[in-house]
Amino acid sequence: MAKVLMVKGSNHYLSSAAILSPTTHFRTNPISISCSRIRFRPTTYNSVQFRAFSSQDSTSSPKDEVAARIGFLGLGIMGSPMALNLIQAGCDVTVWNRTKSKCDPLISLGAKYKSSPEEVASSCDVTFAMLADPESAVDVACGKQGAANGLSSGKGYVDVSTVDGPTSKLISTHIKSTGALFLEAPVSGSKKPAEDGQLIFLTAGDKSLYETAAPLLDIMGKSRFYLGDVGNGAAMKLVVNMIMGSMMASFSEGLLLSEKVGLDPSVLVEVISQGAISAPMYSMKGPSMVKSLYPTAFPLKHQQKDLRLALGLAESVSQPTPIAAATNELYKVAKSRGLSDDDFSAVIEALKVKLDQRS
Ligand SMILES: NC(=O)C1=CN([C@@H]2O[C@H](COP(=O)(O)OP(=O)(O)OC[C@H]3O[C@@H](n4cnc5c(N)ncnc54)[C@H](OP(=O)(O)O)[C@@H]3O)[C@@H](O)[C@H]2O)C=CC1
Ligand SMILES: O=CCCC(=O)O
Repeated sequence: MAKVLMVKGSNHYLSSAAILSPTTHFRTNPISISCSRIRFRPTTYNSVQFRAFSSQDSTSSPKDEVAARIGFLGLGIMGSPMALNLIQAGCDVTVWNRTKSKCDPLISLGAKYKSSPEEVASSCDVTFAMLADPESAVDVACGKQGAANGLSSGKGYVDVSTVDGPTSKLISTHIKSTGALFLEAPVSGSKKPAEDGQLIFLTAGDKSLYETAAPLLDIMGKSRFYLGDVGNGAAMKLVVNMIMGSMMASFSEGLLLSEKVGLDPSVLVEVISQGAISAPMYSMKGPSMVKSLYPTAFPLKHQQKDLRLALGLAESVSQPTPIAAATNELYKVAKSRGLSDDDFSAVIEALKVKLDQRS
């Protein structure tokens, strides 16, 4: 099944997105082009050994074309649907995951499999990584049998994990020492936007890789921002998630307070949805939170990781963030109560006074 790329009416992929600001690209004006038409071919300039172009591109020469080979490392809640969208768009995708069984559904849908990040990177033009945290992102990129061992000039590595700037810079330095290009591209949007190809990419790093990878980002996402130097994408992502974590904690307090004073928290959700503080997150998570249900879209342990990293970012520039600091403590309490793998909305449980704690 070919996935429709949403691009501005142009035959050339690299100029295909609507440029609404110098750095923001949205998908608009749908035209139907499948990923199987994306090809990479060697170019003559030094910094980029390949570029993406449409088979409708009049300058393309079929004899020079090589089908783009895309690697995907890390098939958790986010990585699996992102890789699936690439496969369903007709891309030639090779996958790896620490727990091999998570590769099997994608292999059955046509993905190739390699047994290490190094092998994936060495057999692909562009390799994406969607790992849990800074430690796993570094290990998969730079460790023994890490992707860097399989990279070389002419290849690209796109890290879409949520990590801090220093980690991203470390990975970038390691990747670029191989001659390959590096792009950090953390995403805003959760499990459902990942499934629907509606993610928002916050990218920074090698601009030429950003341009080359743009058709692939457009399969997985609805918009992309290019933010300049490595670290800026990570910082933007951490600021967004710092705000999100605090919003969820405040929402949780409101739900519990409303109930304690005899109001129906479901009505609070409805009232909020109609006013100035309405947010899709409240409407989506509120009804299940009222029922004490937390089906995991964004694991609570990752939200706490992002708060911790955001606090480090704030510390690095001496910016006071007292609300985020208090919020982080609340998520730590939730983790200590065994809620790490629940959705981050389970943070509300950390605010519930247990009977045996009442005086
Ligand atoms: N879920 C969400 O809504 C969103 C998450 N993010 C970010 O995306 C990233 C992935 O999130 P998500 O998919 O939800 O997380 P998951 O916990 O579902 O997946 C984590 C992935 O990292 C792998 N991994 C963990 N530790 C290691 C390690 N030491 N070595 C190799 N691989 C490892 C896991 O492998 P294995 O399967 O073997 O455990 C798995 O593939 C995180 O950085 C998160 O903050 C960003 C936006 C939204
Ligand atoms: O990092 C997770 C973000 C989740 C979201 O944007 O909904």
